Amino acid sequence: MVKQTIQIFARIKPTKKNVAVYSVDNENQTGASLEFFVPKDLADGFVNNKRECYNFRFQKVFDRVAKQEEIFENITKPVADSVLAGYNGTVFAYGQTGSGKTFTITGGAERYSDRGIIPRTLSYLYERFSQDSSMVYTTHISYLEIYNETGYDLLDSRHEASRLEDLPKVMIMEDQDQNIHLRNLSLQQSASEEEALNLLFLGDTNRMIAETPMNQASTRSHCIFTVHLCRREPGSATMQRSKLHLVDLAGSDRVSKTGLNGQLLTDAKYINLSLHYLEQVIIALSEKNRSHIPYRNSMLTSVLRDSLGGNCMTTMIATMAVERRNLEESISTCRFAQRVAVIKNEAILNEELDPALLIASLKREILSLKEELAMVTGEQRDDQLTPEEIQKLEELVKAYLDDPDSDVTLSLGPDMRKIQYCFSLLKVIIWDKKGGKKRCSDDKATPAATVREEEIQHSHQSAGEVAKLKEMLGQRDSEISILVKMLKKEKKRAQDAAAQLAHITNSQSQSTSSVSTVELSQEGSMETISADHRGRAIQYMKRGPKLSMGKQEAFEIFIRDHEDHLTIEDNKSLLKQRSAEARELGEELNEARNRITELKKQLDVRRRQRAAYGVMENHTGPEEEFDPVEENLCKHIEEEKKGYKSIVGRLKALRTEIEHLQLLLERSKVKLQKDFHKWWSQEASSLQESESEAAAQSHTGTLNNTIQPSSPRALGFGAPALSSTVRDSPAGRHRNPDPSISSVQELRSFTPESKPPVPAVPAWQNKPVNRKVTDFTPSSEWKTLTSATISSSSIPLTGDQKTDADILAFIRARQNLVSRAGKHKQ
Ligand SMILES: Nc1ncnc2c1ncn2[C@@H]1O[C@H](COP(=O)(O)OP(=O)(O)OP(=O)(O)O)[C@@H](O)[C@H]1O
Repeated sequence: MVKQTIQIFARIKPTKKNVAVYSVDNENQTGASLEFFVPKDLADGFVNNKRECYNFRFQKVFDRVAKQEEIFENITKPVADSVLAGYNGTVFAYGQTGSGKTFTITGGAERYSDRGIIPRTLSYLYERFSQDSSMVYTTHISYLEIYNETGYDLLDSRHEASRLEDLPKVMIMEDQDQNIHLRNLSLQQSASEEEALNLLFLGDTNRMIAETPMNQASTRSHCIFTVHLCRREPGSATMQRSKLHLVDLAGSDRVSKTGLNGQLLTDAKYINLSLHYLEQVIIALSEKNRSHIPYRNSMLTSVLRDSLGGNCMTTMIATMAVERRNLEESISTCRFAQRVAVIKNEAILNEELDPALLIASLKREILSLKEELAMVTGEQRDDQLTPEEIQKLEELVKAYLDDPDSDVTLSLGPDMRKIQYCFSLLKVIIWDKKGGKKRCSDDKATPAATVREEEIQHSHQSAGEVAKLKEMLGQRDSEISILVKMLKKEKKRAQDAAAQLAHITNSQSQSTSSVSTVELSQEGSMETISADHRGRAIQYMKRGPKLSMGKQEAFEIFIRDHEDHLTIEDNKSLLKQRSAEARELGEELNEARNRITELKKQLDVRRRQRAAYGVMENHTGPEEEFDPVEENLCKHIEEEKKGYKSIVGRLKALRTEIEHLQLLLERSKVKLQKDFHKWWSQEASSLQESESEAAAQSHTGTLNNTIQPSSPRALGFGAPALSSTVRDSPAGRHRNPDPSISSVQELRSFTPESKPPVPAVPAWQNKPVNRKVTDFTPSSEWKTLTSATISSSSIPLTGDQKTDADILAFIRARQNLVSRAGKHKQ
């Protein structure tokens, strides 16, 4: 048993602006400290006691520059090691919304180096499995999401539902020993790192698909990714079972501060309620002599029961954003962490006996005891030997007779039936050797003799059957060759037809200049993604309605303007680059293999020559003499082998990176499609509104000059300059994680043709953006421009049902307008 308090670590999210005053000391022997300074004049309300300095102790504090690798090495690796040793482990991230919990646990969706704790842990675990051949490991994965006190299985194969609420609900069951069981939560076996990663991406994609603007579940739900590990020695009935929970909790922000209403408020209350119950459990655990711990109050605490004050090695990562406005929340996160640090867990080795193996070994023991008993009591067993047993006995007798060693024994165990059978078999063999006379005269044939006779008959029959089968085989061969020829012909016809079709499609797409998801999916190695689990994301892409011409063109505009566009392009080119590197390495590997084979051949020839020389010259032991050529060849082979191994290692790492990049691209595709549909419907409603306004203007004869620049960026689908603002909104969670990257992208994406930067409105507000022309300092030219563009845009101003072409024309007109407004402003 290992007694240990919950380990607490702090991680500070990179921030550039308005950083609060804080200091980190990791040099202290007894642990690290994090200190916040709150100047008195800034204490507007929450610092009533006028304290200026808040000091908190952690195992280690990871400041803004800390990399994902460092987090994994320091925090998760020790937990993963104890899970490998058979103990349960939990790593959970706690902190306010946007403080980097998901980034820490799952990782950034953009870059390979941003992989979070889950993918890195999976990599590590599977690497360790492959290094330890003395054990057999079996791994299962589950992925649970708790939203508004209800559990959902993110790996559920029926995950066709578009809303989280439509998914099957996970139920908590408790057995007599108060162990928690989760009904409806699937455990998916994963034999390799790749399979496990696919499950992670499947869960994340399902989570993303189930989100709606009103249901940004990712921010307001708790997610528990669990690796269930079983480890045993081959053949042993004892096995160790352990679990590793990797938990991304919902944002811990206070309701009063978030200023939410409606559904969001309900969600916030639930989150706060479950986090409140979590806190209650933690307080109860930290109090001595407290007999009742209120685990059952919420689903989260029920599921994490073992991790909190139970049989588990638990680690908490307190994530913080240190902008001045987040100071209060950061201090509250630290306070929570200090309470957690007091909790003691008692992790025990989870060893159990495999019932199936145990039953099998007990059965064997019973049989052997029965045989022993029969031997001792002289009782005859009345059951007959099975054909398998007879065959085995015959083999044993044959081996016994063939062995030239006179001391060899025939060990048959205490079974009298076997002993008798072997004696009769030996008798038959001796008679056979003597000429078989006696055997023929014997009426009562022994069991062995009967068997042999049957065998002879059987072999005659078999010869006939073999001849028949050979004949059939010949027939089938000729049938197969005819079918293969037909198949080749069909294949060729199909290829010709496909080529013709491609030709027609190409010429069509050139005339319409349509760019669609097809282009994305045709790109390079995107096609190579084949895993079943990713099928769902692909299904989602296909499920969407077929795009009309207008909509496809709009999609082109949308992709071009989307904030992820550059990242996707970067990842695509990186993928190409890595694939090319992998191909090169593959070639190098082949060359190295050929060189090794060649060297081995040379070595073989050399050894033969030396052996031959030894015989000719009558040398007694040529192999014992030192041969520099042979020595040199051996050295060479060793070097080549080393090189070969290192190429294999590099290839393996490249493969992981390539798979990760493919999954990132797959996810981006899903996100693009989803964002596009949202944007498109907002454009449609925008068009509706502007028509009503235009109608009103033409009625009153005035020009209001209202524009709605709801480009993808403006609607929160990509506003690089303002991504950090958007970040704080629930919809902002999938944006570019790094402010510095965002500004670089901004620079790159702003060409003279680009639209002027407009303030981003978070998509979750779900409203079109209304900006007056006055925001752009209007002039008479501007007014002419506006009216001209709108009137010349040939948008039908009546009718409720807008066609795709209408909406596209509207988008184009507005883009034109905004772009000219930008130039005018310059
Ligand atoms: N250490 C970091 N380095 C770079 N970017 C980060 C880091 N931490 C967080 N981010 C970025 O900050 C944004 C918010 O982070 P994240 O979504 O992980 O927050 P969260 O705490 O999980 O929020 P929520 O409570 O809404 O789930 C993301 O775009 C993420 O990429």
